[in-house]
Amino acid sequence: LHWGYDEHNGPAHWKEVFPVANGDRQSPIDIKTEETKYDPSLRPLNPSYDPASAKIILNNGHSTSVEFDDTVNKSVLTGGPLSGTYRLRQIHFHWGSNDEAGSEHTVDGMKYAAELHVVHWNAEKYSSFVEAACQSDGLAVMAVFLKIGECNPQLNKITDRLDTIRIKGKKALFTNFDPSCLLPKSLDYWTYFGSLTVPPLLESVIWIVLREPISVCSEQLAKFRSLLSTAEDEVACCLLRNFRPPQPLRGREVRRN
Ligand SMILES: NS(=O)(=O)c1ccc(Cc2ccc([N+](=O)[O-])cc2)cc1
Ligand SMILES: [Zn+2]
Repeated sequence: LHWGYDEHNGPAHWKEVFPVANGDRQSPIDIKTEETKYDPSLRPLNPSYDPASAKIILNNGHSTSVEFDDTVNKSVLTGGPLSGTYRLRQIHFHWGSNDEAGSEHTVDGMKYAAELHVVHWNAEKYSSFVEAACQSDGLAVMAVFLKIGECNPQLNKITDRLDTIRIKGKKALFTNFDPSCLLPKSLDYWTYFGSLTVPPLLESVIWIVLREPISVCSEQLAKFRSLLSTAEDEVACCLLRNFRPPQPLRGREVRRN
């Protein structure tokens, strides 16, 4: 089975190859706002990114990502629920086949049109991203909801390049980009302990979900959907959707600042 988002290889099948799919700290989750708990010990988020860290934009067949130079502490996230410094690794998106669904996390059952993930790893404690991805405090992912509405000029920096990486495996130079331009005004957040939302679904992510969405318009989403999940030598298939539905909370607490 090569995992994907179709009927035959989608989220319902992932447990056949990755049994942790039924684990007790899986992501995403539905955030029931009334059940979140205010935690006065939570500090403000402090993203500090250097635009020179951006390197390439990539279509890996499951999403499109911008990859950053994470060999030094140039672009980092500190504060919030985090102890120590987490180094920026990549950003990527999740979307649906129509504007009514696409986010991975939901809020009181409400789905947004898409979701941005800003992925960081604990470079203070671990010596590589892959090592960190196997540790319970190894990764920190900041999630930003994309709400359907006005076109987002900052997002055009990414959507205008997607036609050059339509085929799975394609990459292109992409530098001088600070992902802070995709963050909302408020950095208020919910936080909980979870997992990668794609295989291998490792339970190593401290999730930081921003409460304020950014905007996206239908034309911009259509460009994400025109990416191919197939490589050059395969029958072309569009990556129409790539979100995992919410998973059981299993008694976890969701805190807010
Ligand atoms: N959607 S998400 O949970 O934010 C997410 C974050 C990072 C990644 C990339 C990735 C992270 C780790 C591994 N690994 O250890 O095998 C493979 C791929 C994949 C997915
Ligand atoms: Zn993701």
